[in-house]
Amino acid sequence: MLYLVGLGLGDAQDITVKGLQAVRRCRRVYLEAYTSVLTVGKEALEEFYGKELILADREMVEQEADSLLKEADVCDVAFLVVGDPFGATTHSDLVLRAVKLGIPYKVIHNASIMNAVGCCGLQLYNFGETVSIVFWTDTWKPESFFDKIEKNRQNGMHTLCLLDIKVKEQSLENLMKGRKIYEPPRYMSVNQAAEQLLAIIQKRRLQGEKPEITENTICVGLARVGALDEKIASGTLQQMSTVELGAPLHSLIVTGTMHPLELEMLKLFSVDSSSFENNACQRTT
Ligand SMILES: C[S@@+](CC[C@H](N)C(=O)[O-])C[C@H]1O[C@@H](n2cnc3c(N)ncnc32)[C@H](O)[C@@H]1O
Repeated sequence: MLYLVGLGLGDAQDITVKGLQAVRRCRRVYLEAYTSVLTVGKEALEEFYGKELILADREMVEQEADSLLKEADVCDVAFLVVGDPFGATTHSDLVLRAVKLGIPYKVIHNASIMNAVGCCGLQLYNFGETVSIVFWTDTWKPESFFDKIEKNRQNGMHTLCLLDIKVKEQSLENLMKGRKIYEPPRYMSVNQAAEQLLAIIQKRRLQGEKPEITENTICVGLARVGALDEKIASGTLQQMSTVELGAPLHSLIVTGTMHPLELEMLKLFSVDSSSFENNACQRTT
């Protein structure tokens, strides 16, 4: 049996009872280590689960899935995913491969950032398409996420922006020697995401456009949701570029049209209550 087990969002103790029971009876337990992280590392998980974990990087999951699934038809193998196994980045490929090999599978769900963002008071029903904001480089500055946020906002919908995690091979030499040594990952902060959005707004104005999203659009920055030191801050997009949210992981929400109750909730987390004064876009239902 292949078990896909969600680990939740905070620390080792967020695994479900069902998930923990499955992990403890598995012969091999893989920890998916590239789409998300908890506030604790592999060792803390191993100690709490009482089980050794094998780190699974993107290459292993995407190109060496057969070795991961080896003998899963005669013994139990677990694949652990931070959040929910089907939250944001899905692991359907692995499931399809298992099914093709005649391996039965079970999913043990957990909280995902996709639903936990409701903690800021915005209604999950009022969200449009989720976007991923990627790190820009000197030569690569995609803007497609901005167009999706604009579209959501035109439709009155909020946008959950998931922020890039960059895992980079350390050096070409290591690569050539077949060694995989990783630099510490880079996690995009709410400040960096807001700066990229502000840069796009400026650029579009120079091109004669009038973007729907402006420096004054109300946004929410969320850090370490589900952890003991979770932090939420609401304010304008401009304020998000300097707000202090601390360690990763971060997510950003660009609001659409708000119900008075949503607005009331957001004010609980405001960096400066005057940011909300000119926000008249309210829904009534
Ligand atoms: C590709 S998604 C993976 C989602 C995960 N499978 C889940 O179900 O929650 C990873 C991104 O979600 C956001 N994220 C995940 N966990 C978070 C948390 N606890 N607090 C804030 N943002 C989080 C970050 O932007 C992060 O880069």
